[in-house]
Amino acid sequence: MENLIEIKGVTHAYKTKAGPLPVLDDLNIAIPEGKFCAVVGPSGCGKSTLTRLIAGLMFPDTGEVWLHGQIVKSPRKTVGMAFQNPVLLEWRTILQNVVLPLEIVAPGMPKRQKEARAMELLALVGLEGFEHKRPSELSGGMRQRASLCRSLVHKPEVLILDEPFGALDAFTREDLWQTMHELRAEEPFTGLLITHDLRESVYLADQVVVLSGRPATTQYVMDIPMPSPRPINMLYEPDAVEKLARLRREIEIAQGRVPAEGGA
Ligand SMILES: Nc1ncnc2c1ncn2[C@@H]1O[C@H](COP(=O)(O)OP(=O)(O)OP(=O)(O)O)[C@@H](O)[C@H]1O
Repeated sequence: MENLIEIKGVTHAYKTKAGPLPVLDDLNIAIPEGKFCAVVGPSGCGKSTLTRLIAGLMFPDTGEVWLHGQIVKSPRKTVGMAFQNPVLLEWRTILQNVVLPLEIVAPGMPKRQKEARAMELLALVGLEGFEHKRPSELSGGMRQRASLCRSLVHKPEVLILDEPFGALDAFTREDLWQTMHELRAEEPFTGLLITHDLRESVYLADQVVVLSGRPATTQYVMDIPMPSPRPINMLYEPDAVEKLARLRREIEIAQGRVPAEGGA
């Protein structure tokens, strides 16, 4: 299977007044087309930096980011992004918020067609009937659903999710996890999810990458060979529990709390 995203030997440092701050160090990640990769790692290790490099908002000092067989050299319109804070525009209705990327990527598309596409997604995530509401009239979970629709409306090659479910309560979060699988089943896309929640990573991803502490390097890669959609109960099966325990240990190693296997 062709890799849609390839991070090859990426090293990056921020220039700060106190001198260079190394953030990524010889990072390597490969995500096949149609697969979902979760990236976990200690706080501040460089996860959001990685998303900016994939979206072409920044460029690595050394190494390369490849998207669909091309090195990323400029901002990519074909990348959809969603964040912890949905940042919906209050002066626009939910429908007008969701069509926004189409106004940028496909300005010539007739308005009716843009809205039909947005409505298709809103219906999929259970927001039909709320399209004319303002963002403040919706709950946090509903706003995040609308934000997911906005990030997918222009059929991006890649969906980047930077802790999109972090601010939601546990039940709403699990509902949205299932919605993610439903969206993938309807319109397969390649995804990169940044999360601090190991259960979320195991439930949603085909591959979990654990980053080391800053400067982040690829510490551990775990495949989750389960079909999508998945029943939420899979998280309570012995295989998933074992995987979660292993990931937990890798995070502790990344945090420097326990030595790596074979270490002192
Ligand atoms: N524009 C910038 N200039 C200088 N330093 C930065 C900049 N952006 C981020 N940093 C620093 O780089 C490091 C990595 O930041 P980044 O946001 O990528 O980490 P993260 O893993 O996403 O963090 P968290 O898990 O807390 O969300 C942090 O120490 C941060 O303070």
